[in-house]
Amino acid sequence: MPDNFLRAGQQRLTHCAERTLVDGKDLRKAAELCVEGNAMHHNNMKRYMDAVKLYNRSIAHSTNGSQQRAQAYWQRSKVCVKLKRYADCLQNIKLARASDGPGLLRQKLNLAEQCARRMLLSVTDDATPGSIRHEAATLKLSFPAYENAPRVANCLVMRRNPRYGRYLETNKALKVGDVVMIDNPYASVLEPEFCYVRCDHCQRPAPFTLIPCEHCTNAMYCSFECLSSARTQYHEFECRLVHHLAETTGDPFVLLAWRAVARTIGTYRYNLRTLKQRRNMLSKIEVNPLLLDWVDGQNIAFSAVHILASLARAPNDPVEARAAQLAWEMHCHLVSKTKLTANYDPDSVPYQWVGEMCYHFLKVMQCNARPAQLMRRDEPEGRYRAVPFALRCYPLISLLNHSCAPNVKCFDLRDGRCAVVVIQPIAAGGQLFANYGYDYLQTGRDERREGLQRDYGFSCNCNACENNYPTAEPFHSNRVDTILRTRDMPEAARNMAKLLAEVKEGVGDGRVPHQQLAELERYFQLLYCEVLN
Ligand SMILES: C[S@@+](CC[C@H](N)C(=O)[O-])C[C@H]1O[C@@H](n2cnc3c(N)ncnc32)[C@H](O)[C@@H]1O
Repeated sequence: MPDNFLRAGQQRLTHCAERTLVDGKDLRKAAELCVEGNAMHHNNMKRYMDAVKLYNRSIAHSTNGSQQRAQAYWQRSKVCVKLKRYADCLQNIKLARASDGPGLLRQKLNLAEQCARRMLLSVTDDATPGSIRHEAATLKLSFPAYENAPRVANCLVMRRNPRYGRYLETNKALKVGDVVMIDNPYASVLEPEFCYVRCDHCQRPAPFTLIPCEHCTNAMYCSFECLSSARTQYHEFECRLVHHLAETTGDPFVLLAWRAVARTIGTYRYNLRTLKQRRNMLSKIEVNPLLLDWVDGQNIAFSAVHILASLARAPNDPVEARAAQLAWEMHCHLVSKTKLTANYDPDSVPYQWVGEMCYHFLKVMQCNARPAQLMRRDEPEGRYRAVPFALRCYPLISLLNHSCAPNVKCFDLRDGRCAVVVIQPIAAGGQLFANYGYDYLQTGRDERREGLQRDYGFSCNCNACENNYPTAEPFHSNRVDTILRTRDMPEAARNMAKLLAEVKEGVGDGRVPHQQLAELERYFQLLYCEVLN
């Protein structure tokens, strides 16, 4: 951290803060986006999802109670009718009415409401899109959890050694399919492509019913409940700056770090003194996140995240310099444009420390962020591929080290949590290894090692690297496709159990090679993401 970081003058502070005021509602833009949406919606195009995204952007750019907003909701309700989403249509009509002060749309809305109500009564459950999809089975840990940490199976213990730093080990033999951890993210940001499709707080897909933050054009929510939780937990500290950072850096790590800082300040309700005291009590060496009181403890997630690993780089490294500059911008915004401003005192140590905290979180996120992925089916090949929709930082999952041939896999659940599932048997006393995006099946050893050194600062010596496992083509199985097509929970679970039994037998007698284990991994991913949750 440059020495002069906290000593910059008031002039620079003002300059920084002014530059951040670039996001705001814009009724002209809202109207333009709505017209673009209409073009997509038109019978010649029928690109309904593109139309909905444009209407959502129009809603986000409009002001509360404006005619532009009423129009965009009204248009979105029409797309819902085309897609036979009558309940969503009624929701949009209600929202449009609330914004249609002069009543310009009153008649149209009344008529549309009557129609949508009639259609809703006439359709059977199975004809409503989404209704045949079974609700998520509640995924459970395969072992009793720690009493103080219900997210973690009590067979996991944290250890530490010079090679790996902290790591997770099991004291019981684990079999393929065991669920050993289900963690909640500390911070999570959507990829730009998903901002107008998913809720910015719970991150579930809700393109037909999103409502906007009233102060910025970036955040939309699936409900007033999510909007208000996001606002109090972190959004009031990041609102508007998110847009600025997205525009100027385009770096999702920065947005994630910013959200982590915002959440931390939100958690401590602006009390920087208490926050700094808490931080001073934390020691990487002494704190074991598995032994913290996650049930009744106060602000435990902050304690666990604050002590996560970060990458040491040379002070003159460009990445380091950029982090310091960004941290400074964050600092300026926080102390001059948020609720912290009222008590701002440039000589107060806790206030000076805000920038240092921003810098620290930037570095932690570089080392611990992981993408949340969904499976998308590419037509016409009908192949599934993983698409990242968010970047997240988990307090406990971040304790997992990397292997290019991992034995656990992290599955993103629809409710925003992430489950750690065993994908290769692990003997008692064995370490759990996840994959940081450098898998031996897809990437050669030199490239993997170079990438891991650059991104995470270590040289990989996992089994796949030591023995130079060959890369391999993904193995395709019709059975995976069949299971996905059924979208039937009980049947999917039965088929999954059958397949697991076969693979286990094959691993036991040596018939199943690495490639098939990898296929099982993909199978799990598809099953959990697409069918079971
Ligand atoms: C997400 S953290 C994992 C937990 C970390 N060991 C800790 O003490 O907090 C990532 C960091 O762990 C270390 N690490 C992860 N996998 C490793 C491996 N296979 N070999 C050596 N170090 C590893 C690296 O320092 C890396 O930057």
